[in-house]
Amino acid sequence: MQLPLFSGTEKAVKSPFTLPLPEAHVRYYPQWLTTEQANLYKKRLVESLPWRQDSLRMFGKSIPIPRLQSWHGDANCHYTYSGLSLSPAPWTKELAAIRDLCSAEVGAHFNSVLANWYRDGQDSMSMHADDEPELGPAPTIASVTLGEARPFVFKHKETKARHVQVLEHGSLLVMSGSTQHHYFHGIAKTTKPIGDRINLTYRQLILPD
Ligand SMILES: O=C(O)CCC(=O)C(=O)O
Ligand SMILES: [Fe+2]
Repeated sequence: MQLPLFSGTEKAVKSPFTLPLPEAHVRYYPQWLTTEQANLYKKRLVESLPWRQDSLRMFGKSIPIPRLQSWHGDANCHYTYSGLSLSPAPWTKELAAIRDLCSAEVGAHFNSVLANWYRDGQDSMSMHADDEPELGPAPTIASVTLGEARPFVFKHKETKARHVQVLEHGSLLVMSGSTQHHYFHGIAKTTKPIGDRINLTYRQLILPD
């Protein structure tokens, strides 16, 4: 007879694991938050962040990005990517609480966070690397998912090898070391009728004194 793995009162916690990505360091923590915690944080973030749909200038045109965003951090954390210049909104209670949980888990400091709200399957993030100079050569990025599970695609910049990890409600994904140097990542669109998802990527900007 097999022994039960968990008694009725214990929480069935799935173990974290490292993704099989050569030349990268990526760790996935399923059920990092409990379902109840993740539900509550998602609801509060939807209601409280100053969500906006920014536009990028491409080929002389202004193209709205396919998701809502909100950039938060310490007062000096100005961030520029794809020609978009973001001034930080202050830390909210929920963003700071999750930041502190990430710091304790990862043993790294985070002075900023990009919140993305994918309203449905038509919202997406194109393949990119978080390799802006202000992140430094080997950034540690902690990515928390709240809501609908979406496939997160990695693509090696040279070999073009792909790997997919579905990011589930309440999960944490930590990318570090040379991950951004060697890989692109993104969230594809889907025609499936799916729910909304919030993703928080905590970062440490290296700022001039
Ligand atoms: O939504 C995600 O999981 C990815 C977000 C991301 O790559 C980013 O904010 O740079
Ligand atoms: Fe990214």
